[in-house]
Order: sequence, then C-alpha cells, then structure tokens
Amino acid sequence: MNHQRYRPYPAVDLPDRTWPSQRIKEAPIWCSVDLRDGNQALETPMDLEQKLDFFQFLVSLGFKQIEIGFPAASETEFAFTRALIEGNLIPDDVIIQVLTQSRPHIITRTFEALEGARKAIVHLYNSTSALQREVVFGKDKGAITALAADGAKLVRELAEKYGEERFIYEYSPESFTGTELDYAVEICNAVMDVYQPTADRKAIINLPSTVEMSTPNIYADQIEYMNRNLSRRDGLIISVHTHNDQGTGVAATELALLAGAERVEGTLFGNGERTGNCDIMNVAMNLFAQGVDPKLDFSRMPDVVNMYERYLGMRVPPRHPYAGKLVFTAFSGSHQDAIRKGMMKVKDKDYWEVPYLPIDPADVGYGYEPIIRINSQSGKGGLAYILEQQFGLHLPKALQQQFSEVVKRVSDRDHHEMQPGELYELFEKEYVDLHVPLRLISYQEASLGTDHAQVMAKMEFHGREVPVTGEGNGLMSAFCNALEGLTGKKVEIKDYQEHALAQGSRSRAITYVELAGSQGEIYFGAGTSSNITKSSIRGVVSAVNKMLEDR
Ligand SMILES: CC(=O)SCCNC(=O)CCNC(=O)[C@H](O)C(C)(C)COP(=O)(O)OP(=O)(O)OC[C@H]1O[C@@H](n2cnc3c(N)ncnc32)[C@H](O)[C@@H]1OP(=O)(O)O
Ligand SMILES: CC(C)C(=O)C(=O)O
Repeated sequence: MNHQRYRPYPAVDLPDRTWPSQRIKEAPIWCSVDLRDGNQALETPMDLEQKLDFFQFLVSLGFKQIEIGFPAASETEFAFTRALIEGNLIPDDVIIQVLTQSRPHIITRTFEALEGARKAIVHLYNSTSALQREVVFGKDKGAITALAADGAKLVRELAEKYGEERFIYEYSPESFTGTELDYAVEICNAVMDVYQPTADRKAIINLPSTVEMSTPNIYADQIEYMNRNLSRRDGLIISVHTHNDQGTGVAATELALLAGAERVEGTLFGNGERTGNCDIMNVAMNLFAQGVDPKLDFSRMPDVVNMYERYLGMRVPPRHPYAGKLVFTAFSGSHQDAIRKGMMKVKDKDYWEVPYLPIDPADVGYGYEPIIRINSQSGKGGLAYILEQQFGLHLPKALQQQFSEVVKRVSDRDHHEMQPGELYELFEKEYVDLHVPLRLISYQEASLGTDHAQVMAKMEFHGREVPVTGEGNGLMSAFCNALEGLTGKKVEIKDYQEHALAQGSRSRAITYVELAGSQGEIYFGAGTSSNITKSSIRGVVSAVNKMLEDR
C-alpha cells in the first residue's frame, strides 16, 4: 500500500469558527433522496409500481420534501413523475423535487414531466470541482459558471412559462467538497443572480460532499464558510447532502447542521452511490435520542427495514444504528447485568436512562425479548433477566451464580446461543423436582407441640421403597433429619425462598432450597407444587439429589 500516492485534504482557514459550540435544537428540513440518489445506485432501479409504493411509504414516515427522481433519465422516471401528478398522489403538505443537469434538452424534458404539478423543487446541478472541471468538462471556472448560469436562466424561463409560484429553485455545485471555497461562493452567487431569491421566496443552495474526502470537522468549516460568505443569505436555505466514503456521512451532516445548514438530503439506511448517502434515519434518531422532536416517524422500524429490504433488495446490517436486529441485544455478562438493573430502575424515572440502551427499543417498535441473549459470554444477570421476564422465575442470587456456570459450560461446549426455552429446560433439568435416586412418595406431618414436629414419609431410594421418620422444630427440619438417617448425609438448610409462579392455569409455587454441604459446598434444588409445603419438601428432595449426585 503506497500511501504516498494520496494527498492530504487541505484544512479550511477559519480560526474564528463557531460551529463547535453550537447545539442542534430542532429538526432540519428533511428531504428524502431515496427515489433519486438511492435509486440510481441500485443494481436494478425500482420500477414504476415500486416507486409509487415507496413514495407513499416515505410520506407515511413524515417526509415533506421528496426527490422523486431524474425525469429526463428514463421513461420510468418520467412516467413516475406524471403518475404522481396526474394521479393526484402528492399530499398537499408534500413537495416533490426533481433533478436535472444543466443541459437545455434535459431541463426542458424535466419541465414537461412537471406539467400540472402544484409545487415542485427543481434541482439543477453541475460539477464544480477542480478535478471535474479538468477531467469531465475540460472547461475553466468562467465556462463552468456560464454553464450553471445558463442552465438557471432556462430553468427560470420555463418556470415562468409554467407559473413561477409553483417552483422552488435548488442549485447544487456538485462535487462541492472538491471545489475551492471562493469559487463555490462565486458560482452559487452567479446562479442566485439568475434566480433572485428573497426572504419571502427562498431558494435552496445544496452543498454536497459528493465524495467524502475529509474529516467531518472540515466539512463543517466549509459549510460555515459558505454560510458567512454567500450573497442574499436571507433568501437562501442552506442544504447539505453528504456521502459516506470515509464512513462519516452522518457525522458530517450533524456538524454541518451546527455550522448553519438548515436542510438535510439523505436516504433511509444511507443507501446510495458507493458507500452510500447520509443515513437520514440515523440523523433523525440521533436527534430523538437527545430529546429533540425529529419530525419523522420511525416508531415502526421493523416495517421500515422490511420495506427497504423488499423494495431495494438491500440488507440492513444487524449492527446498523437503531434498526439492526442486534442493536438492542447484549450477549455479554456485564452489559446484561447493567441492563437488567437499569430496566428495573427506569420504571421509577420520568426519562429514559438504561446502561447500554441509549433509547427504549419500544420507541422504534422493537420488543424487549431480544435485549438479552445467552451464550458463553453471558453472566448471571442475563439469565436471571430471561428467567424473570419470560418465565416468572426469581432465582436467589447464589443460585443465579451457580446456574450461570452450568449455562456457560453448556453454551461453550456446544458453541451456540441458548434460546430462552432451552435455558428454562436446562434450569428444570438441573434443579426442579429432581427424583433420582431419591423420590418422595408421600408424607404425613404430626405436630408434637408448638415448636416440635414429626414427619413420616414414604421415600424411594435407589429404586427401593423405604419408610422414614424424623423430628425437628418444624416440618422442614423434621424432614431433613429423616433424610439424614436415610442417606447418611448431613442435610442442613442454609436458605430457602419461595414465590408463586405466574404461569399456568392453576396457581403454583416454587421453592428454592439451598443446602450446606459438610465441606462448605452448596447444593441447590427447587420444588414446585400447588401446595406451598409440598413445594418446599420437593425442593429439599431436589437439593439432596444434587448432593448425592456430587459424589
Ligand atoms: C452526483 C450525482 O449523483 S449527479 C446525478 C447523477 N445521476 C444520473 O446520472 C442518473 C441519470 N442520468 C442519466 O440517465 C443520463 O446520464 C442522462 C440522461 C442524464 C444523460 O445522458 P447522456 O447525455 O447520454 O450522457 P452522459 O450522462 O454520459 O453525459 C455526459 C455529458 O454530460 C455532461 N454533464 C454531466 N453532468 C452535467 C451537468 N450536471 N450539467 C451539464 N452537463 C453535464 C458531461 O460533461 C458530458 O458532456 P460531453 O458529452 O460533452 O462530454
Ligand atoms: C446532485 C448532487 C446533489 C448529488 O447527488 C451529489 O453531489 O451527491
């Protein structure tokens, strides 16, 4: 890799820049360019029907400005524009936008496509960078300015013919980020000399990073420079249109907003040429996550993903911000523990604040089930969360710890993620109502006074039926004493906890029993029954079986 073939991008001389201390306090004007810049980058551009459906979908998300295509590019593009206009399919509060090169026959065809439109943005562009002036056009700055101004003149002439009040003018010095800033100002001013925008009748200056070539701070400097130096500033809306060649299309847009941009062009999930456009959903959701109304509705993100994947044939990667299927999921133990604790606490707060979950998944239409998923990187907090949330089991902390080691072993050995159902089955298999080699057949309790009990039980031990008797200061201790006699093991209850099980038609209880082994080991077992005493007795039997198994 010979890096010396490449040159560093020049910095902008703007020592008194102000954008770093600004905040984005409100949503910009959004313009979706999915149907134009996104569409032109697809292996197979959308057909008419697809474009119609996608347009309506963009409207449903709240876009008020939508670049619907490049009408002079193809019959489909032209017919789509006509279908929207003739079919009266454009809501009153939505403005369509169309793109045209600065070439007479293309501009003329564009206006033909727009005939009858209630309102439309006519977006004129030509490339202005030093490289494109040299390589593509073979023209100097003066000739390129004339190309732009001539195009603008024809646009204005045709607009006047069709009714100027119906049109909003937009101009893009395409490849702006490769253009000398003073020249960018010059050419934009020349185009605006033609359009003569005013505060009452604004025009749009769109400053694209057609190819992203610098860090986003430099783009922000460029936008601030333009913001300060363009003539007729009151009559302009400064718009940005970033691409993602260096992976910072979203950041560049955000810093540009700090630097004075008022309008953002972008696409859903950043589909677009090469590495894509600015992901408009990402910028909007970043605002949302800062408490700013994004004025776009992504509350049904799974539908947005589905629409995008079906119509564009593209995939939303699982780690895509706000939308990927893994972005609200933690596999790792410490994240899971913090999320579980945060989810318990957030109920008492009037704002969202959960570690590792910058937004509430429910706000974008995702459920809570996949927040925590279990594999060999997971810890006790995660499995406790799943057993609590999905199965109503509230394991004592020490049992969580012990079960987590079991889960880790199984998941590491099988090298796979454990589904909630598998986790529950493993828990049942390991701890609940264990009856081998020791099984409770029946028991009877006799009270020998206020703090003295006797229990007589029929047990099966290694396949043989055996009657046992024990006494103690309560039923449980009497039963433990009876089992000590039978098994020859010390059966000492260290802790037990019980709770009702929400699941199932009949109300049942579960009891978790912790036995202390003679060498400091601990053995857990759990018993379930509709009778709370029985569930405790079964819990003891399960724990003794664990102790016997430990041999
Ligand atoms: C950064 C962007 O995304 S810009 C938008 C790009 N999108 C598209 O190009 C999609 C739609 N485009 C098309 O269908 C076709 O390119 C058309 C119909 C617009 C034009 O097609 P064609 O005339 O066959 O040729 P082509 O696109 O190759 O045009 C290149 C010519 O246009 C000139 N040109 C390119 N862009 C512009 C412009 N914005 N304004 C004026 N002239 C331009 C070139 O200098 C070149 O001129 P030359 O023939 O004298 O060398
Ligand atoms: C036409 C312009 C705005 C464009 O698509 C780009 O520069 O990327």
